[in-house]
Amino acid sequence: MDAAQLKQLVAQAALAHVPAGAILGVGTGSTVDCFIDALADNGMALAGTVSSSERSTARLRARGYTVLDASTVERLPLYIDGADEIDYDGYMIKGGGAALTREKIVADLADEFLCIADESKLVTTLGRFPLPVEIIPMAAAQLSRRFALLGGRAVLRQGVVTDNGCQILDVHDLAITEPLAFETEVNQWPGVVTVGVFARHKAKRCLLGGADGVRSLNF
Ligand SMILES: O=C[C@H](O)[C@H](O)[C@H](O)COP(=O)(O)O
Repeated sequence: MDAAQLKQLVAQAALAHVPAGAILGVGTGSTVDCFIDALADNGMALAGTVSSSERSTARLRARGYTVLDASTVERLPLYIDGADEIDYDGYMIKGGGAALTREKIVADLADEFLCIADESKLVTTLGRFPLPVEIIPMAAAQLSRRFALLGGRAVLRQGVVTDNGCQILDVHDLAITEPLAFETEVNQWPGVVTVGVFARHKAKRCLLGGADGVRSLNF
């Protein structure tokens, strides 16, 4: 099975976890695109959705789903999203699609985070995937120096402006052995909007697609 087929597989498996008639938190990315299509193709009715990006909003609306403003919703039973990496504790790196800030905001509204991914995303230690950090542009050089002190090599993602009008630094060569402490520390650096480590908003469960089908990891 190739990567596209694995995405279809986990997207399909996620349907069984969607509470009937709920307002659902919806993430961003190619796996979530498959999930949105699977929802619609299977005629799944929702009271509404809260979306984590302009990209997902457009796709949800095109498939007939109502997208609510996050500020009008107090809680969501479930948030479904992909990841760039996930470890055996449910901690993740996210933001490969530059949507990390809104993803963390919507995840924060939700009782549970369900991660959908293919098994290549499962890692022992976070950091092989360059860590996305959404930043205020004037802090780019300053923050790059801070990451260098941690052994990281920060590269400004060229030609990308986030949905929030900010920029992304991709930080290479990190080994994030303590995701909670790392997230807390980097979040405090002036100029950081959001760090792409999801430790405080980790997954409760992950549906992982592989050659043998979908396995469910609970954290
Ligand atoms: O900003 C993008 C998100 O964090 C995505 O959820 C992540 O990059 C995974 O995307 P994909 O499903 O395309 O691998």
